[in-house]
Amino acid sequence: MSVQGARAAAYEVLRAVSGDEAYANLLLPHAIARQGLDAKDAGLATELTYGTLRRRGTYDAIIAIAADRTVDRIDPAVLDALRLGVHQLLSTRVASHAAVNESVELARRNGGGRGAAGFANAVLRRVSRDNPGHWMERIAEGARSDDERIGLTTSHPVWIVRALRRALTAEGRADELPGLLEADNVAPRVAMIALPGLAEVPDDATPARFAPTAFTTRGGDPEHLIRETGGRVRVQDEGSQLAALALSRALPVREGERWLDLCAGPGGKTALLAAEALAHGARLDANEIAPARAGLVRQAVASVPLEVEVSEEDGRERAARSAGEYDRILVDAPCTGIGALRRRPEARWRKTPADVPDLTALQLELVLAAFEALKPGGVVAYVTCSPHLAETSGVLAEVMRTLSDEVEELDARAVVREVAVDDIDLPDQADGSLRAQLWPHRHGTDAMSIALLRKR
Ligand SMILES: C[S@@+](CC[C@H](N)C(=O)[O-])C[C@H]1O[C@@H](n2cnc3c(N)ncnc32)[C@H](O)[C@@H]1O
Repeated sequence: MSVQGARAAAYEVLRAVSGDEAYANLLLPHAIARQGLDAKDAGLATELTYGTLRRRGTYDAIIAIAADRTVDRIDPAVLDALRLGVHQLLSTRVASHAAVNESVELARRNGGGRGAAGFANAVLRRVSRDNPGHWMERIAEGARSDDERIGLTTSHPVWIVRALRRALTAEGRADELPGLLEADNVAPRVAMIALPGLAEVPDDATPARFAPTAFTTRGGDPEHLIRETGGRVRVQDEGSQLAALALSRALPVREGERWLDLCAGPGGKTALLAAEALAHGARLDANEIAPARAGLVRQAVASVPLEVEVSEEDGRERAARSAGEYDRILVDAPCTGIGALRRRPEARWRKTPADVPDLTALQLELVLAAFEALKPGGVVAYVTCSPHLAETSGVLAEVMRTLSDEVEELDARAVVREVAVDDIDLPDQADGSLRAQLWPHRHGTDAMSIALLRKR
């Protein structure tokens, strides 16, 4: 076992994430390959990387106390070495001396020689003197408000704590906030999909709780299963599966229906919609503004024997040139992504509240454009992997106001209950909307919001 190799891979990814805005999930496999890690060490490298990124807010507060300075006054390369060290000291069973020595070495090599090494050594030794519970008390004591305390101890930016609380409160479930914040910090089990009509849930798999297409494997290598089935078995969050099925199963499908996936990249939901379209004699088009992601959509649908044309346009323009043509359109809109923090470890540090107005403006325009592309009686599914009320109920309220009596909101909660194989707890929304809101802590899915809008 090469703990050193795993640490080196994790450190490389941490540096790229904080220095170059890289995505950990895209970079980590390359870092693991470069270090030549076996499966066990690759698992350790993943835990070190994801764990450090998720808990970064908490670790930074601890480092600031131990270093007696704010983290923005620490060299970024040294800071990443410290974060990795603190993660090992407080959240893993790695021996303290090894965690300290290795991180000191990383700081020395990458952050400016002996001075950096001495500093890192002093900070990590201070951290190692206290246990995790005590450190939590110390950072909690330093918080200036209740929300800051919650944010620091659960490693969430305060604006996300507040947005999540508001979204839970809208369902009368504010008391679930601690469970949600905890669930955000736990690596989810890898959820898989067997594309309906094209693949079966393997006999030795554990069926998921709600989506009839979803399952988890009992260990083993999902890549092997994906390859063996030619991509008809894929990795996909169960909430995403429910969102796509809510559209394809909202109403009975008539032969020859035309469907469009307007913001399709990387194509997980497109593949499921393609399988559903194939099974019911519908046709499917897809669109994705980013060419590289459009390429991923083409790969995703390659396993489904259905011709899917993938365009690379701004969704607003793509929809505008197809007025009145489609029966069902998925608008899985770009969003803050604060409902998928379990799976995207760096996401919580990337977006800020300042991003919300631009996103909601784009979401509204995409939904309205999609609505124009519907035939009368057609349905738009407006989906976000964010429960932020501005992105969910706020956009919906604006859509309903703008479209007025042209639009009817279908009961998305009833549709999801119908699709689900087991009882699913979907409380009413305070604003009276019929959207379904999924949650990591309650459903084991990303926090997807699903609304269904029908053109009268
Ligand atoms: C939430 S993701 C979609 C995920 C996808 N449905 C899936 O299940 O794999 C949103 C996508 O919208 C794309 N996007 C952003 N702005 C867009 C626009 N103006 N028109 C179309 N697509 C856009 C992004 O590049 C991103 O791939």
